[in-house]
Amino acid sequence: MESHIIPVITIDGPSASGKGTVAQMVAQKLAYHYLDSGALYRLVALVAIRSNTDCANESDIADIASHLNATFDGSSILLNGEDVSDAIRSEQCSKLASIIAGQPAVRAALLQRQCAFRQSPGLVTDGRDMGSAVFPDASLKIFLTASAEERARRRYKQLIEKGINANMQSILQDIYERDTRDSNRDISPLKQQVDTKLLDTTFLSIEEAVNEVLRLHNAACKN
Ligand SMILES: Nc1ncnc2c1ncn2[C@@H]1O[C@H](COP(=O)(O)OP(=O)(O)O)[C@@H](O)[C@H]1O
Ligand SMILES: Nc1ccn([C@H]2C[C@H](O)[C@@H](COP(=O)(O)OP(=O)(O)O)O2)c(=O)n1
Repeated sequence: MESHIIPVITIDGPSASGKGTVAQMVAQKLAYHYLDSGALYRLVALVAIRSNTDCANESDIADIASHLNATFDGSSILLNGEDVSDAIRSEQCSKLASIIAGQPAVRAALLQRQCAFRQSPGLVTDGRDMGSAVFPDASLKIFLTASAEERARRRYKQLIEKGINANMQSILQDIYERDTRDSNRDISPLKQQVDTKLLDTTFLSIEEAVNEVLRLHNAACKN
């Protein structure tokens, strides 16, 4: 199948809105591939931290992005063969990922890698600019959100369940800071586009959110 006719469902939105959870479940239901684009920015951040690279040096960070040796293996994310699925979720990585994501050379270096996930029979992807920049011809574009307080509660519960120490106040602070940084940068800011359907999950269960995406997908397929 030619790449541009392979269906893509994009799920963009702010931190801890449930993008990854919903996108993975929708992908599973449809037997589509899944791309966690945020993980790529997090991997670049992790390599920068480990190699003591100055995050203000855009060309060095872009170089890391171009040479990432990353593999997505089910729910595990491998960097040079090492499972870094939890390491990339640290507060330090989250913050740095959001900072380096504002660098145009870094976004350019990750673009082709993301496009390559568009494989038959289809792709579900989540991030900030999936519908606006990476897959502008997607068959369905969703803007998934929830109130900042609900997102902080979800992130807190998620971290505690993983046995990671967490503080509600600092999570809420991080969410406000990243929302502001991700939405106000010059390149590919997080923003609901006119061709995107808003899905506010503040009062929805995961199952209800997944079913709504599937309903919208079925409706889009009929058009
Ligand atoms: N609609 C929902 N209701 C309750 N919890 C949710 C909902 N959607 C996601 N979650 C939970 O919130 C946490 C953050 O979700 P995640 O998918 O990691 O968000 P994101 O990818 O947007 O950062 C997860 O523990 C997930 O199970
Ligand atoms: N398509 C994307 C995905 C993530 N980013 C940046 C902005 C985010 O703050 C970081 C981390 O993204 P990620 O989706 O993993 O973060 P959350 O799970 O939503 O907390 O990367 C981006 O700029 N563009």
